[in-house]
Amino acid sequence: MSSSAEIEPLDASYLTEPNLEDVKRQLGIYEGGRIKLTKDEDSGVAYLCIDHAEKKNCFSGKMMVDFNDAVAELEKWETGKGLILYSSGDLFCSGSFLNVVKQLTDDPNHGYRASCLMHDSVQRLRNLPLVSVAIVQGKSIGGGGEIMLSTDFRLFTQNTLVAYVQAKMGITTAWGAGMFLKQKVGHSKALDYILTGRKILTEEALAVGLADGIVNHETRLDDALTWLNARIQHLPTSLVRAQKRNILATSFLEERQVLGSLWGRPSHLNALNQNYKHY
Ligand SMILES: CC[C@@H](C(=O)O)C(=O)SCCNC(=O)CCNC(=O)[C@H](O)C(C)(C)COP(=O)(O)OP(=O)(O)OC[C@H]1O[C@@H](n2cnc3c(N)ncnc32)[C@H](O)[C@@H]1OP(=O)(O)O
Repeated sequence: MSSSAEIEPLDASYLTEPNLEDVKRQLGIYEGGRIKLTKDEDSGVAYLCIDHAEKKNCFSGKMMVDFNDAVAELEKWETGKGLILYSSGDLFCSGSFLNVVKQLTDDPNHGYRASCLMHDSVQRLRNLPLVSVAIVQGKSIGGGGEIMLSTDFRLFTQNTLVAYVQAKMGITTAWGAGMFLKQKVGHSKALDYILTGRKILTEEALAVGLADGIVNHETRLDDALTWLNARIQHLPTSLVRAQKRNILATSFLEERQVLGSLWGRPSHLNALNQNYKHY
């Protein structure tokens, strides 16, 4: 029996940690929609598009696989400094493709395996040495509200509505919001959002830090690029990537290792020679 201070461990013995390549083979057969990745070498900004507008950008199994592959490709992109995650149509993402979910309810391991793959994707996206921003237009429902938390920043349109409906669906979050939402808005507000599934509109999202800015729906990609470039365009790629690595650091050791990678390098020496009077 655990002490009262510890959380009672869940009996999850029937759930087994899968091989992700096996999961990809299993989920890849469930077609529908597309994940599109383009990388602009001139600007150093990549564009990752959730494209299943006809079904409100819900994630089919194949899209989960392609999303993971796109993140893996971005991990290898050594000349990149920014990432814009966006979606086609009038709505960001409506979570899982329920037509697929309904085919996978006979074994809890199916949900567990899909969650393993999406956890791998959102954690690795968060850890990319790129400054990432999600454009959240229209509605972001269930898993959509989770994917948008994997980027560093979020830009909403005026009419954005986020709702964590997982509890209403008889489950919990499964694509990272249990941790990411708590980190973003705090324990109490995250629990309130998840228990109630209530609408979070743009004004509230800005107030609680779930949104970092506003874009116009029609010009959302240009607006997002302008917003992102205001933060990365003035710095060399190596310095942008170092700042992201540093903010991800979980120890002072990591911070001084990143510092050491820049100390005495051209950007450092050039700045010292400017004898700046900053403000
Ligand atoms: C991480 C947990 C994860 C899980 O594992 O399940 C979850 O995401 S839980 C949440 C799952 N998602 C939902 O429950 C969303 C259900 N859909 C809606 O609430 C609404 O469709 C909407 C997203 C609010 C949009 O409403 P609206 O703009 O009115 O569009 P329609 O309802 O007419 O939808 C158009 C079209 O798209 C289909 N659709 C929408 N979402 C999904 C989805 N998640 N899965 C499958 N299909 C979806 C909808 O059925 C319509 O199809 P047609 O009737 O064939 O045109």
